[in-house]
Amino acid sequence: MANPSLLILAGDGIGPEVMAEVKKIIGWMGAKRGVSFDVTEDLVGGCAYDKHGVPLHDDTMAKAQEVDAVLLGAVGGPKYDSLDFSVKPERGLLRLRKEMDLFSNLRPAQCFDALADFSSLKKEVVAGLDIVIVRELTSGVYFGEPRGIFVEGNERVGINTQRYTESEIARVARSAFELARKRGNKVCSMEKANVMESGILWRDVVQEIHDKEYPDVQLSHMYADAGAMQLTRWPKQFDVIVTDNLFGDLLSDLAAMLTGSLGMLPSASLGAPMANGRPKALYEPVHGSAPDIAGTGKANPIACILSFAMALRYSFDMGEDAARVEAAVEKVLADGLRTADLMGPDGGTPISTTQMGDAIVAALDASL
Ligand SMILES: NC(=O)c1ccc[n+]([C@@H]2O[C@H](COP(=O)([O-])OP(=O)(O)OC[C@H]3O[C@@H](n4cnc5c(N)ncnc54)[C@H](O)[C@@H]3O)[C@@H](O)[C@H]2O)c1
Ligand SMILES: CC(C)[C@H](C(=O)O)[C@@H](O)C(=O)O
Ligand SMILES: [Mg+2]
Repeated sequence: MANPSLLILAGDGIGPEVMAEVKKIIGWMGAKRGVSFDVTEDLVGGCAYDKHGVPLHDDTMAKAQEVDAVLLGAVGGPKYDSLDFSVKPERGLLRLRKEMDLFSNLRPAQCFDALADFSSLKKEVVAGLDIVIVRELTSGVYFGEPRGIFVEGNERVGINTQRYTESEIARVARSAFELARKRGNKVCSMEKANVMESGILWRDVVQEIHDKEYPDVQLSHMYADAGAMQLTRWPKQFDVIVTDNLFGDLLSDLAAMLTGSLGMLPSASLGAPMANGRPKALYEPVHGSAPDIAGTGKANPIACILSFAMALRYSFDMGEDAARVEAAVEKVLADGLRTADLMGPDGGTPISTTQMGDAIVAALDASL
C-alpha cells in the first residue's frame, strides 16, 4: 500500500520554525515506528505572494486536494499589511479552507497538569480542563455576500454578511454531536439568537438535529457573549462547544489562554470523506505567525506538534501514536522544560524552539 501523503505548508513568521520541529516527529515515526509519510512541501501566505504574486498558487491548491492531509504552520506578517485585501496572506489560508470544504474545525483546549499554575486563571479553574470548540469554518460572515467597501452618498460603508444555510449548520452540528459521543456526551451551542436571525436559525437547526439524531447527547444553548463569560468563569462545565466561524475564532483564542499560551493550542479542520475514506483535512496550530518573536528561537512548537498528533488520530487512524506524541509533550512539560511563552513572572531559563522539539523526540524515544 502507498505511504500516507502529507503536504507541508509552513508559511510565514514562526510557521517554518515550528514546522521544523514537526518534521523531526515525522522523521521519528519513519525511523522508530516504521510509518513513512510521502511529504511534499510548498508555499502559502506571504512567502507564496513573494514568489507568485498570490498567497496560494493554483498548483498548490490542486496538491492540497490530492494529499491525505495538509499540515500548515502560520501565515501573515507586517510586511504584507499594505497589500491589496485580495492577495493578503490570510486569503491563502481561507481559500484552502473553502475549496477543501473543511467545515468542521476542532480546537481542543486542554490544560496540562504541569501548566495549571501558569494559566492567568486560578489553578482550580483550569486544572484538568479538557474541552473542544467545534468552529464552523467555511461559511458565516467570513464568506457571506454581499461584502466589500462601497460608497454611499458622501461616505464609505464596509459590509460583511452573516449567512448560514440549514445544511451548513446541520453538518457542523452533526460533527459536534459525533465528537461528544466519544467524549463527555455534552454539547453547548453558542450563537446570538437574541439579536441575529442567523442565530435563531442556528439554534433551531442544532436543536432539530439533536432531537432527531442525537437525543442521547446532552444539549444546551448559550448566547456567545455569555459563553465567553462562562468560559473564563468555570470552563470545566463544557465538553464540546459548537459555534459559528467568527464566534469560534474569538472563543478559541480565549480558550487558548486558559491552557497557558496560544503556543499550546492545536487544531484539525475536517471536511467530508474522500474516496479512500479519510476526511479532507488540514491541521494547523491556532496561533498565527507571531512576527514579534519570529527569528528569535522563542516560538513554542507544541501547538504545531499537537496538530500533527491530531493528524495521526483523525486522518490516519493512528490513535496510539497520537497518544504517544501527546504523552511525550506532557512528559517534557512535567520535567519543567518551558519555552519563553510558558515562563512565569518569577523567571527561570526558557529553552528554544529547537530544544523543545529535541526534548519531545527524546521523550518519544524513551516511550518505546
Ligand atoms: N492560522 C494562521 O495562520 C493565523 C492565525 C492567527 C493569526 N494569523 C496572522 O498572524 C499575524 C500575527 O497575528 P497576531 O499577532 O494577532 O497573532 P499571533 O497568534 O501570531 O500572536 C499573538 C501573540 O501570541 C504569541 N504567540 C503566538 N504563537 C506563539 C507560539 N507558538 N509560541 C510563543 N508565542 C506565540 C505571539 O508572540 C504574540 O505575542 C497576522 O498577520 C495574522 O493575520 C495567522
Ligand atoms: C488568519 C485568520 C484568517 C484566521 C481566522 O480568522 O480564521 C485565524 O485567526 C485563525 O484563528 O485560524
Ligand atoms: Mg484566530
